[in-house]
Amino acid sequence: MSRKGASYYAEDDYGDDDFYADDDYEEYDEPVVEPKPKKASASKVANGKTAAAAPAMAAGKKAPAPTSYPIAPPVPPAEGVAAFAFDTPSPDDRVLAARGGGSSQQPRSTPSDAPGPSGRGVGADVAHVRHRGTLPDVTLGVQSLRVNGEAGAKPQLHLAVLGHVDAGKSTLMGRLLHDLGQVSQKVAHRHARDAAAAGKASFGWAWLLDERPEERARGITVDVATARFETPRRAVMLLDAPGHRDFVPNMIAGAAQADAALLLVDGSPGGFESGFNGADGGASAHAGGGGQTREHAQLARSLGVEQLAVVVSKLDTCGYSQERFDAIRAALAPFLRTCGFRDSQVQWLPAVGPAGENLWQAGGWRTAGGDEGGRHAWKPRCQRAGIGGQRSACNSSTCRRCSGGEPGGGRRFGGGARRGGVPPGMAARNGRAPRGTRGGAGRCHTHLARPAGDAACACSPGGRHGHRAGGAAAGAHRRGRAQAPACAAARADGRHRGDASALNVLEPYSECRALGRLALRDGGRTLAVGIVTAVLA
Ligand SMILES: Nc1nc2c(ncn2[C@@H]2O[C@H](COP(=O)(O)OP(=O)(O)OP(=O)(O)O)[C@@H](O)[C@H]2O)c(=O)[nH]1
Repeated sequence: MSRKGASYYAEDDYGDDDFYADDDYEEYDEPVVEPKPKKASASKVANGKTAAAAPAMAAGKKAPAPTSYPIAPPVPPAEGVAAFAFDTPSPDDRVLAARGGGSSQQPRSTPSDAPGPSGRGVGADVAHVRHRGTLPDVTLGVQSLRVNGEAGAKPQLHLAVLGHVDAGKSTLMGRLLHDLGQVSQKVAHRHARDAAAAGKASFGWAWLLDERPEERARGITVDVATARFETPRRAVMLLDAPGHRDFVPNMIAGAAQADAALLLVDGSPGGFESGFNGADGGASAHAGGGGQTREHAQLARSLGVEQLAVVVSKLDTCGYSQERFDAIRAALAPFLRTCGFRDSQVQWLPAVGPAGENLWQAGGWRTAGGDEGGRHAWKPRCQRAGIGGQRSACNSSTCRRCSGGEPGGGRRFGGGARRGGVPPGMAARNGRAPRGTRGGAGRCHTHLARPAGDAACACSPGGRHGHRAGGAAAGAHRRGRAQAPACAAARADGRHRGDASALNVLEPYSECRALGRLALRDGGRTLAVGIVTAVLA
C-alpha cells in the first residue's frame, strides 16, 4: 500500500469534517474556562428573609447582598455519646469491597466457573473461555463502554455472537441471560407478552436484546447489542451482532472487540444452506460471499478472533437429528479451516435457544461437541489493545510510529474509513490468517474515520473500481494511473497496490500487526482481506 503519491480518491470523498475518530477527541484540548465567581442573588437573599432584608422588602427595594455569612458553631455531642470520626469504611463501602470492585449488576444466580451440569453447554463453554490482558476502555460503535478499568477487577471477556440473519443469535442470548439470572422472570414475561401482542411471539427472547423499535418491528438486529454477566473469575461482555447483510459494518464493529465468538448456524432444514451459500445457493459466492455464515466467519478471523464455538441452533425443527448436526459440521469445518481457524480452537455445540436446551444443561449426544466440549478449553490469547492499551500493545509490536513517540497508535476498535477509503481490519493471506496474530482495525489519525467496515472500495487509478465483478482476494497487480484495473478471480490470491495516502492507518504487517491488516468491502460485500506487505514512500 502506498501512503504517498498520487491519490486517486476523489477529494470530496473526504470532505466530511464532522466525523472524528475517538482518538482525535482524546488529542483535543478543551479550553479551560475559569469559573466566574457567582454573585449573590438579591432575590435569593431576599427569600432568605434576613433581618437586613426585611425592611428593604417592606420598602419595595432590593436588599443589599451580604458579604459574609456566619457559620454556626458545631453542636457538641450529647453527654455520653462519642462523636463519630468517619474514619472507618461505611456500610456501603463494605458491601462494595465484598463484591470485589463494586459491580452493581450481580447475577442473581452466579454461574460456576466450572462447566455446567452437562459440562458442555454453551454457557459452560463461555465459562471456559480464558482471557488475560489489559482491560481497556472500549469503544463500540457509537457508544463508549468503560469496562474494568479498576485494579483488581475481573478479567473481561468480549464474546461476539455472529451468524446469518435469523440464525437465532438474539434468542439464544436472551434465553442465556435469563437462565443466568440477569433477566428476571417478570421482565422476560413482559417481553414475551409484548412480542405476542405485536404478532411476533417467537421473538420474545430476542426482544431482551433487540430493544430498538425498528429492530422489533422488522424482527432483526440492527446494531450490536451488549449485555454483561459475570462468572466468579471473569466478566463477560456479550456482543450480539446483527446478521443481516446490510449491517455487516455493525457486525465488524462488534467482532473487532471480541476475544472469542459464537457462530450461530441455523440447523433447520434449508437454514444452514441459505446462511452458508447465500440466497442464490452460492452461485455468486466470492471472497466472503455466500451467506453471512461465511462472511462473518471470515471477517471474525480477519479481525483476529481465534477462538470460536459454532452453535448449531434450531435442531428442534428436525427432531434433534444428529445426522443433521454432523452434516453441517462436515460442510462448515473445511471452510473454517480456510479462514484460518485451527481445529483445536473450534468447538461445536448444538443448542435450542427458545427452550434453553444445551445452555447450561444438556443430555444425550447433545452434550455439545461430544468429547471435545470439555477438552478444548479456550486458551489465553495475546493481549488485547484498546483505546486505553494502545501504546503498550503497539510498542510491543514494534510499531515504529509509536516507538517514535507519537501518541496513540495501535489498535483502534471500530475504526475505519469512509466510502472510498480503505477500512482497516485484519485479513488472511492465501485464505489463512497469519498465525498467532491478534488483529483488528487500525487507527485513523485523521478526521476520516468511519465505523469499521463502512463501505469502501478498492479504487483503481483514475477512480475506477478495481474489484467489482466477482470480488476477489487482493486482486490484480501493479497498475499505472491510466491502466484499467485488473480483476482477480474469486478466491484468488494476489497482490494489490493501492493508495492510502489519505489514511494514516496502515503499517507493514511485519512491523506492526495491528496496523498491518485490512479488509476491503464494497457494495455490501466483503471483497478481500489481506495484509500490508509494504508501505511505499
Ligand atoms: N424452532 C426454533 N426457533 C428458533 C430457535 N432459535 C431462534 N429461533 C427463532 O428464529 C427467529 C429469529 O431469531 P433471532 O434470535 O431474532 O435471530 P437472530 O440471529 O438474532 O436474527 P438477527 O439478529 O436479525 O440476525 C425467531 O422467530 C426465533 O424464535 C431455535 O433454536 N429453534
